[in-house]
Amino acid sequence: MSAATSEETPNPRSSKVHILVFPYPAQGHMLPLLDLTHKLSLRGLSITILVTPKNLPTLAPLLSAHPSIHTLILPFPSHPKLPPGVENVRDIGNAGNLPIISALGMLYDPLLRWFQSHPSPPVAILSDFFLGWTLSLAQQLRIPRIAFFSSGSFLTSVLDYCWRIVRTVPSLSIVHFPDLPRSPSFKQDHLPSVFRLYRESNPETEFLKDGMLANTSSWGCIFNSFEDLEGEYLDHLRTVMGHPRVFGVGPLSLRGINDGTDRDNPNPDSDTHTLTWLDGCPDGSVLYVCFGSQRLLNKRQMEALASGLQKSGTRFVWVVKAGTIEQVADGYGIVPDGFEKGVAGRGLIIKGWAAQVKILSHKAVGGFLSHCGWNSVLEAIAGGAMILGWPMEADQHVNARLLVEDMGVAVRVCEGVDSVPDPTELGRVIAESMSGDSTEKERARVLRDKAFKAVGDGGSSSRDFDRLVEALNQL
Ligand SMILES: O=c1ccn([C@@H]2O[C@H](COP(=O)(O)OP(=O)(O)O[C@H]3O[C@H](CO)[C@@H](O)[C@H](O)[C@H]3O)[C@@H](O)[C@H]2O)c(=O)[nH]1
Repeated sequence: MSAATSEETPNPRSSKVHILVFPYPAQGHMLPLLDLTHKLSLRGLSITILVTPKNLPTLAPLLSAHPSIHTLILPFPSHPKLPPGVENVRDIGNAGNLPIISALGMLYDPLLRWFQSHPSPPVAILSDFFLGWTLSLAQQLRIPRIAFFSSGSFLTSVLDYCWRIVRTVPSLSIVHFPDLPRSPSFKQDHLPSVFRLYRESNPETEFLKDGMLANTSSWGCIFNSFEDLEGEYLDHLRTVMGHPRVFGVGPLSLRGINDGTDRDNPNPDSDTHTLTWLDGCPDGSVLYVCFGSQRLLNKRQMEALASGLQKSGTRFVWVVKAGTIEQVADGYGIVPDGFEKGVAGRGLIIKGWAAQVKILSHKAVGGFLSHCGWNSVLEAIAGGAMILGWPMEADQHVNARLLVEDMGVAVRVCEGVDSVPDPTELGRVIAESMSGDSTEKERARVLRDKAFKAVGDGGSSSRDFDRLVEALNQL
């Protein structure tokens, strides 16, 4: 396996601290880490970023803004469960996570050799929390490893506890977390999907478990989160880890490199059209509907959602992901016939990729029907949009609990990956949530102000980011 580097090396005589950034290849994981990399580069760190060849285009905005960032391109290791050419979860769906995690683990030796032959190698590894094995590599190299979490610190607290009692959890229908702030409990099937993959003695899930446990044993943890949203869980993790190197630096989309239009979007004209359409809508009147970068709704869900939107009488922008030929043949992601015509002028359908960050920060958008993926949550908060939650899988049930029960900034409209909402009830809740004022809407506005304060001068995220940069500069 041979490596390609963009330039041979950062100047060995340079006094800048050199770090390796290693993102996990899924849009929801990569985009916030690229935003963080942008911010670290602005603070003068020397950065090498590791990707496999097919993920290189996602780096385009970052590399054009920071020509000094180096790339390390390693071939994607083959895996029997991954079709050739698959290098990103986007290409295969969530079922691809486990084999992709395992396959990337095979980069241990090539990466070790790269470090050993580098004249001025990185002094730390900053890697996604799905790449926990990089802690062992960092230990072998005697350098710190920092875990980057594209999910929240509440999720991490839940997940860390689950992994520690991994043998007990599967037998419980309700799992209690007595040591966590607010002592939450979750139904077994609402636990994070990555944990529910675990099967004792299966080498791939044992590898996953070890990697996950390695996260909180790492030198530090960075969260796309902020004190006013998750302060108690950030503190909890500081206690679990036994040191203060837990940094809440979000929302990273605020002043991030990926402002929505630059994100690897094959269809920028559709962004312009959407934003112009929004310009003509009254403030707070539009519901934005999108279920992240991967999730496709099945035929019955598409019909129920279309009918709910129709009945709600509300203005909306609905992003529908493109499916594979097989998925489309099964009715996944198909907008019912005649729907677009029936809602012309009131509703817009975007097929493929939308400028989500820009849309959510547009003043016409007042609500967001979302699966509660963590990036969507943070982007909605930054836009001051109230969330109508439909958590499905992964960390989304945990996130929904934080938003609905703890923070009171969202309502739940449906739950479950295969659930089909009742269209009449959905239409009613959308209409009710989008018209007039509600406590949730008011709280969402207050939380947006707190998010801006967090990343502003002297705010909690700025302070944590300064602490992080200072600590890195001392390595
Ligand atoms: O048309 C689109 C669709 C998505 N996005 C962006 O893509 C990201 C999507 O991330 P997220 O909302 O977190 O959803 P997923 O893509 O589903 O992310 C996965 O990864 C997240 C981070 O770990 C988890 O929180 C989710 O549950 C998991 O499904 C966000 O930044 C969006 O702004 C766009 O810009 N345009």
